[in-house]
Amino acid sequence: MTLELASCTYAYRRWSAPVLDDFSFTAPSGLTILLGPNGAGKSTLLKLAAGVSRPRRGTVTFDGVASHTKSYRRAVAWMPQHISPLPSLTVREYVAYIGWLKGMSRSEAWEQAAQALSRVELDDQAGTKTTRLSGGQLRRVGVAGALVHKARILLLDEPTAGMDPRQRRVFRDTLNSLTEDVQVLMSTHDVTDLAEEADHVVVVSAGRILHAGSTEDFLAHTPSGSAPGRAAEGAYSALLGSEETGL
Ligand SMILES: Nc1ncnc2c1ncn2[C@@H]1O[C@H](COP(=O)(O)OP(=O)(O)OP(=O)(O)O)[C@@H](O)[C@H]1O
Repeated sequence: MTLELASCTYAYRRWSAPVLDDFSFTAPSGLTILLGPNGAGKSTLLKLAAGVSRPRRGTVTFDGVASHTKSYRRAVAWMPQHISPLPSLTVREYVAYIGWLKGMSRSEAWEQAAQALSRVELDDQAGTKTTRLSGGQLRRVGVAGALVHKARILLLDEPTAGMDPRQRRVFRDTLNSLTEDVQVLMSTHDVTDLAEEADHVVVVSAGRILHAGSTEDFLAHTPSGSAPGRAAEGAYSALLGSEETGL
């Protein structure tokens, strides 16, 4: 089960400098945390991996299947950084709509939407219009949208941003409850409480991979004398050197 970006070049505008240039990346198994300062290219990487943006050059594949195909879309879930509420849709309709877009039948999408909402503790808001939700609730709708169609890889762009501490815990429990064959690649600025739970850590800076390896490898960069509980933060800062850490 391999999601692979091979020699991808991507720019937002025709004449602007590429954000990712000849960029190659293979998503590791398990849970991978994507770190990097603001503007490093994390969201761009996730959008290419999700197939919502197409590289100017290079290929994006999942087990050899190209990213513009229906089976790729079904296998790969994406939670964008910015979730836009849809005024006419309730929370359950919104999540079911994502399932339907991913190729589920209407009835299956409707059924699975209820289950996905219960996993993010939003069952009681199922009938609420998405425009009436708080920022943190909307993030949870985004997570439910990524869970609804039982994808084989979840690409989550800052899923915990704006979530309260209880909901961060629920989110971590949700990740832990995923079956072993589901891969997760998620960007975050929340280094401290997530790096220890990840199998792999990838650090991106200025469109380049600065570090990719096991969490253990990542934490080996922790400077001696780091305060207890700040090991991940220390490792991240050490890897970025004097650059802006974006923490
Ligand atoms: N829609 C856009 N149009 C033009 N440039 C963009 C657009 N989105 C991102 N960029 C640029 O692409 C680069 C990478 O942005 P990206 O959003 O991938 O970074 P990021 O690592 O996800 O940052 P953050 O941590 O702030 O979310 C930045 O220089 C940014 O200004």
